[in-house]
Amino acid sequence: MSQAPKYISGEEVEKLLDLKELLNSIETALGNYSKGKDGGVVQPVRLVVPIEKHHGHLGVMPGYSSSDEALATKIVAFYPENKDLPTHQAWVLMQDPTNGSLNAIIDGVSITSIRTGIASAVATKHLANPNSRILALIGAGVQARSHFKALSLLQSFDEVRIFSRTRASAQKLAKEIGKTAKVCSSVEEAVEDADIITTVSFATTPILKAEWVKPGAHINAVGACRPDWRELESRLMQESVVYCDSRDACSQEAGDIILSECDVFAEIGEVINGEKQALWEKTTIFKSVGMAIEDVLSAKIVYEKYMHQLKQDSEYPA
Ligand SMILES: NC(=O)C1=CN([C@@H]2O[C@H](COP(=O)(O)OP(=O)(O)OC[C@H]3O[C@@H](n4cnc5c(N)ncnc54)[C@H](OP(=O)(O)O)[C@@H]3O)[C@@H](O)[C@H]2O)C=CC1
Ligand SMILES: O=C([O-])C1=[NH+]CCC1
Repeated sequence: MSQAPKYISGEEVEKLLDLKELLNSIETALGNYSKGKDGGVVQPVRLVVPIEKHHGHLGVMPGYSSSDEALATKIVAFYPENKDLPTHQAWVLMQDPTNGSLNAIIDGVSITSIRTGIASAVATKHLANPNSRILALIGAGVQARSHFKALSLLQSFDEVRIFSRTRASAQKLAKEIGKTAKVCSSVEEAVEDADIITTVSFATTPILKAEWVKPGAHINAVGACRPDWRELESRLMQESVVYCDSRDACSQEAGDIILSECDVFAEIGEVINGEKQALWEKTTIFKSVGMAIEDVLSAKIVYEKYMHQLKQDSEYPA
């Protein structure tokens, strides 16, 4: 008899996901993805339904990893104009790959936030100068927070510069980060001399210019996930070494790549697999649009820990 699916909340996800474990797991999955058929990852480019009337988008992201025996689908809606609700709404449906039954519905807002920062941390680990001291965050929302946490797994920063559209959002984040944080009045001020730049905004036209970026800096370009949206100007894309999460997805969704017509040097998975070089002495860009396999692996860790805890609670009731 099939069991009713569990519901796992965002609070539980935050408690159960160990960031270091997730970093290792996502690094392996990105490598497997770039091996093609041999890697055992099946992940089509997501289906996106524009909800034009309400300025939103709905994405459906299925993925399967045969080596992890993990199957899940994320449903994610992004509504940049949401004010009282997070701009992303999401759920991950976790299925049993052996028979297709539904095991759990997991909060996808927390998974999206955490796994995206961790994917950028994987890229940063390979592509940034190991002596990086100054981090610039452009945007001060959910992803700015998760990226600060994830990148802090790799190193501590002497200075964290923050710019956002609304100064109050940058100030709020700066308060949370503490004494290393500095609120900036422009993108240019935030990125001057920065070693690592992370763009996590909802900009739809370029906000980061090549002339402001220190040669040798590493950029995680995380926003602009539609073919006509951009955060980085064309010259910056063309003059840097560009890596991406998925060539297939970026060639359909990443305006920064499509509209600049820049070359993509490698998928980050190819670097992980040792097939392409990590040219960290040059200015590097990691362009991500988000991959289902990152959600699948996160959901698997959460689900297994959740079930382990349930079993323990039933065997040793308080
Ligand atoms: N690559 C990936 O895997 C993923 C990418 N994303 C993308 O990351 C981006 C950030 O997402 P998230 O943090 O959840 O969103 P939030 O809505 O939580 O935060 C967005 C932040 O960007 C700021 N912002 C908006 N427009 C501009 C602009 N033109 N210039 C500077 N700052 C701006 C907002 O400003 P303020 O509040 O100050 O007004 C806010 O601080 C989005 O583009 C999203 O689609 C999200 C998930 C996965
Ligand atoms: O991967 C993801 O979940 C998303 N990428 C951009 C918006 C949501």
